[in-house]
Order: sequence, then C-alpha cells, then structure tokens
Amino acid sequence: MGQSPLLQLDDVHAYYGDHHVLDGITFDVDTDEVVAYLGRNGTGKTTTYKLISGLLEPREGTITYKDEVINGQPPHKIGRKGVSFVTADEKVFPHLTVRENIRLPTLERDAEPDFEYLYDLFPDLREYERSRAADLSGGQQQMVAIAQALAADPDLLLLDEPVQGLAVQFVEKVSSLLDRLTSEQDLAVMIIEHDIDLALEVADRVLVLDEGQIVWQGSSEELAENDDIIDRYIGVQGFA
Ligand SMILES: Nc1ncnc2c1ncn2[C@@H]1O[C@H](COP(=O)(O)OP(=O)(O)OP(=O)(O)O)[C@@H](O)[C@H]1O
Repeated sequence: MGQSPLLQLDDVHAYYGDHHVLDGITFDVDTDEVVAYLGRNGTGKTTTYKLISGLLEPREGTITYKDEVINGQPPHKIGRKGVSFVTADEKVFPHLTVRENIRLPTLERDAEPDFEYLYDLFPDLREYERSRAADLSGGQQQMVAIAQALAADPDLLLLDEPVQGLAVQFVEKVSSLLDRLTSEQDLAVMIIEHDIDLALEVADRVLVLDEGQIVWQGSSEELAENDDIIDRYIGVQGFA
C-alpha cells in the first residue's frame, strides 16, 4: 500500500449563501510537489484555499490532511497542523517591522523562527529587518508575507497570486524560491497563478477549475501541449 497524500479533497461543495461556488471537487496533493491551481476569475480557487485553511466550512464532502478530517476546524488549529495560506491581499501588518511580521506565527509557540534561513532565502529582508513593512516595496512586502508563512514551518503552503502586479525580477525570484524550498524541505505548495508561463515553469502538476469543478488535471508538460484546455479554461492573461 502506498503512502496516503498530504491533502485530499473528496467531493467538496462550498456555498456563499445560496451561491453554489464549489460543486464537488476532488483532488490530492503530495509532499514535495508544486501544484498550480488555475482557472478564470471567480471560478472558486481562493474559496478552495479558504476551505483548506479553515476560513470557510464545506457544506458537503471531506478535507483530509495528514490522514485527519479537518472540515470545520478553526484556522489557528489547521495552521498549527502545518497549513500556511499567503492571501492575495492584506499580506503584512504595515505598522510592524519586517522582523516583527515574520515572528507573528511563532509568538504563541516556544520557538523563534529560523531567521538565518529566512534571510538566506530573502537577503533583502535582512537589510530591512528593522524597517516598518509599510516602507517596503510591493515585492519586498510579498517576500515578508512568504517569509512569515514559512516561519510557521509549514508542510503545505497555499500561495494566492504571489507575483500579481510585480516586476519581472521578482517573478524569477519566486520561481527559484519554490525550486529551492521543495528541494530542501518536506513541503507541498499550491499556487494560484494567472501567468500561465510562470505556472507551468514552477509547477509539477496542474489542476484546472471551471465553474466550481475540476475540469482537467495533469502534468505541466501535458498542459503546455494542450492549447484547447488553455484557451477554453485559462485564457492568456500573462503580464506584458
Ligand atoms: N465572501 C464572499 N461572499 C459572497 N460571495 C463570494 C465571497 N467570496 C467570493 N465570492 C464569490 O464566489 C465566487 C468564487 O470566488 P473566488 O474568490 O473563490 O474565485 P477565484 O477563482 O479565486 O477568483 P480570482 O481568480 O478572481 O481570484 C465568485 O463568484 C465570488 O464573487
């Protein structure tokens, strides 16, 4: 018998009021893989992250993480089990310093983040560690948000459009960062990304969501050769 996946969603449904946003989604994520979660705006990708991280409860279906059903558990409990969610907005506390922001997830534990490792991943942050997050650029704030998520020593990192609106050199940094993280740690990453080229570059596997259903899944290589799926469900939304 093989090892069970890190994360399993089985026939998961989610609603906002009467709005049926996720209509029975089923997928697995294994440790050490980067999974791109693609689809047009408003199809339910962020909602899926909210379910996995406990911000929203599925109306039907099960979410299993490390062999435990986690539906309905509060976010702080799921966070302690190893799930870190980097949201697309409200990334950092602007009035806190970089170092204080990074420390936040470990405040209630008896542990300090491994600042040396984090500053080695993000050298800019060592230089700005005493600066208020508000004084940093958008790309630097994004690094703070990812460093903060990593400070919790996650097993599953959920990234929601991590390079949206950022400069090309930052896009390259995220790509090499994910390579490094998955080779150095037992970490699974899901990434919501509208830049299809970046998604295909960083991901091992791709899930495509449309109207609340997973309509395609396969390797990045398979998707790169499947113009039909790209045109129908993803479209060309790269950053010029
Ligand atoms: N808090 C909320 N209350 C009501 N409806 C919501 C709420 N959040 C999202 N929705 C709706 O649920 C649907 C799915 O939203 P979601 O944010 O999950 O999509 P998405 O695939 O992440 O989109 P995008 O790529 O634009 O971020 C959309 O129709 C959205 O308007």
